Formats: sequence, C-alpha cells, structure tokens
Amino acid sequence: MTSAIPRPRPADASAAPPADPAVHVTGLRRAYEGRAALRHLDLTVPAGSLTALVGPNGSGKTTTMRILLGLDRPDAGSGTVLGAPLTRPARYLPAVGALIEQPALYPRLTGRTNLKVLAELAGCGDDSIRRALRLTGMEEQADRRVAAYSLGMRQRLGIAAALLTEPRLLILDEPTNGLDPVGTAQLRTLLRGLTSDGITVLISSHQLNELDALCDHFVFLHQGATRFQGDRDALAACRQPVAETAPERTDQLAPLTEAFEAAGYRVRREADRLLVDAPPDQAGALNRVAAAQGITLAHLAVRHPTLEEAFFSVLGQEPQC
Ligand SMILES: Nc1ncnc2c1ncn2[C@@H]1O[C@H](COP(=O)(O)OP(=O)(O)OP(=O)(O)O)[C@@H](O)[C@H]1O
Repeated sequence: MTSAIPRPRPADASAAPPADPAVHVTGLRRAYEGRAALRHLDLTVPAGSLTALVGPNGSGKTTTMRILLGLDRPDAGSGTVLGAPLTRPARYLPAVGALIEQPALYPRLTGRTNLKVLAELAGCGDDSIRRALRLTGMEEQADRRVAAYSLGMRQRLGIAAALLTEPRLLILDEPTNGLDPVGTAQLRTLLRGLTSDGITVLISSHQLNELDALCDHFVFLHQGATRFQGDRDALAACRQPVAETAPERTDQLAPLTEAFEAAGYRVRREADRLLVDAPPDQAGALNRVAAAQGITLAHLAVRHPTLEEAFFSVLGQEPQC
C-alpha cells in the first residue's frame, strides 16, 4: 500500500519541470491467433491528468489496459508505468487501482461489507474503507445491500474498491457503460475529485462525447494503433469550428451546396443543415454566396466539433452517426 499521494504539479511550467508521465509506452503489439488486437500502440498518460483512451469497439482499449495491469503481455513494445518497466508489473501494481468491466461485488452484502472483504484481502484497514467511501461519495449508501444499488452506485462502489490501496494511478475501462445521464454526471464529478486529490486517471470509452468535458489529455485509438494523442490545445487544432447553415426552404439545399462548393468551401449535409468548413470570420462571405443565388439563410451559426467529430476528422473520415 502506498503511504502518500503526490499532489499534481502547479500549472506554471517555469516553476517546476514536468513530472514523469504516469504511463509511457511505445510500439505495443499484441495478436491473438494471428489477428492483431494492437498494431502500434503509443500511450502517454501525464502525471495528475485525466486521460481519455477513446476508440470504437474492438480498437484495442481493453487489451491496452490489460497489458498495463499485467493481465496480458505484449508481443512487442516497451515502456514504463509509474517509473517501473512494463515487464515488471509487480513493481508498480501496488500503486495502481483498476476497474475493468463490471465490478465483482456480493449483492447480498452491503457496500461497506463488500469493501471490508476486499480490504482484508488487500491488507488495508478501516481508514482506507472510510477514505474510499468518502472519495466516491458513497458514505450514505454504504450500509445498504448492493442488490438495491443502481448501476451507477455499483460503479462507484467498484471505484471505491479500486481506491482501497490508495493508488496513484487509476485505470477504468468503460466505466460509463450503461449509466444514465445522472449516473454519468455523478461519475464525472467523482473522477474530477480524484484528480484534484492527486490521482492520475486513465479512462476508456467508445462513447467519445462523454469524455470531452471531463478529460484534459486525449488518446485516439483506431484498429489497434494510436492515431492522435495530446492535450486540449493539441485537440483544438484538429477540431476547427464549422459554419452550420440552413436555407429557408429544403429544396434550396442542393443549389446552396453547389454555390458554396463553387466558392471553394467543403460542405457536408446533416439533415436539413449544411456544415461548411469555414472559419467564423467567413459568416458574411457565406451570406453573400447564398444571396447571389437568391437564397436567404434561415440559420447561420458557428459550431464547435464534438470529440467524436474530432476523432473522425483525425481519421480522415466522416462521422458514422
Ligand atoms: N483474448 C482474446 N482472444 C482473441 N481475440 C481477442 C482477445 N482479446 C481481444 N481480442 C480481439 O482484439 C480486438 C481488440 O479488442 P479489445 O477488447 O481490446 O477492444 P476494445 O477497444 O476494448 O473494444 P470494446 O469497446 O468493444 O470493449 C478485438 O478484435 C477483439 O475481438
């Protein structure tokens, strides 16, 4: 069990050198029966960050997390977790907590008793249980049976279990799966609280937009390879805003598309809207293009791409939705 949780470094980079990343692995490969699950995985999780590992189903998120947790071995690649080599998970695992898929809980026991059983196995005391319940906001629910918990409460208790050993790094595989908007919002608040307590969090999801407001570092995975990784600023560079436009009548969508394209803009149709790749200062120009065709724009607004749209723009594809 770790005794102290390091605080995140201050934002002023001139005051202190950046901390070593919590995770830094490169070139990971893993194949199952000749089929590649990971082709080339590079992953850096800055210390103190809330890092999103995002990618569609089957892109290799769980495989990556299983390798980091020493549950699987890569065929190639190397790196470190909390400064220890990936090949020596026993050195770093005492400082890592994880929730992979559904938490394994005894439904007939209360939340607190579940944690007591796990704490005994891990050699942790009552203080750790109280701390884990406090960090996850589960104190009031702790003496109810788990069978009566909502999915969100089970997920929070699962995270409490992962926090018993006071980890410096928390790895969560798709913890928002199946949660309703309230459960998702509570989980977001919980994870923000953990990072402000100095815990580094790596969280995966294929529901990309759920991670957008939450995370400060992003890693895009596609078909087992890293396609992007960086902080919010780097992400902003690949999510240029678009102009969302609509003519007064839907029969004007086709001529308006032609007119925008003839003026050199890239246009994509979404229901009765046209999304035009044009910076915000082009609003007047777009209006003039429409007016020259005798078309009045009933709608013209700047739209900032979602995380999902940024993901597909990095892949050079249109969103699949
Ligand atoms: N033990 C295994 N044996 C065979 N194939 C596997 C195994 N584990 C993963 N795979 C395959 O590796 C690929 C990546 O799977 P992985 O579970 O890592 O993806 P994922 O991004 O976590 O997907 P999801 O979002 O659906 O959980 C998939 O094609 C999967 O079928």
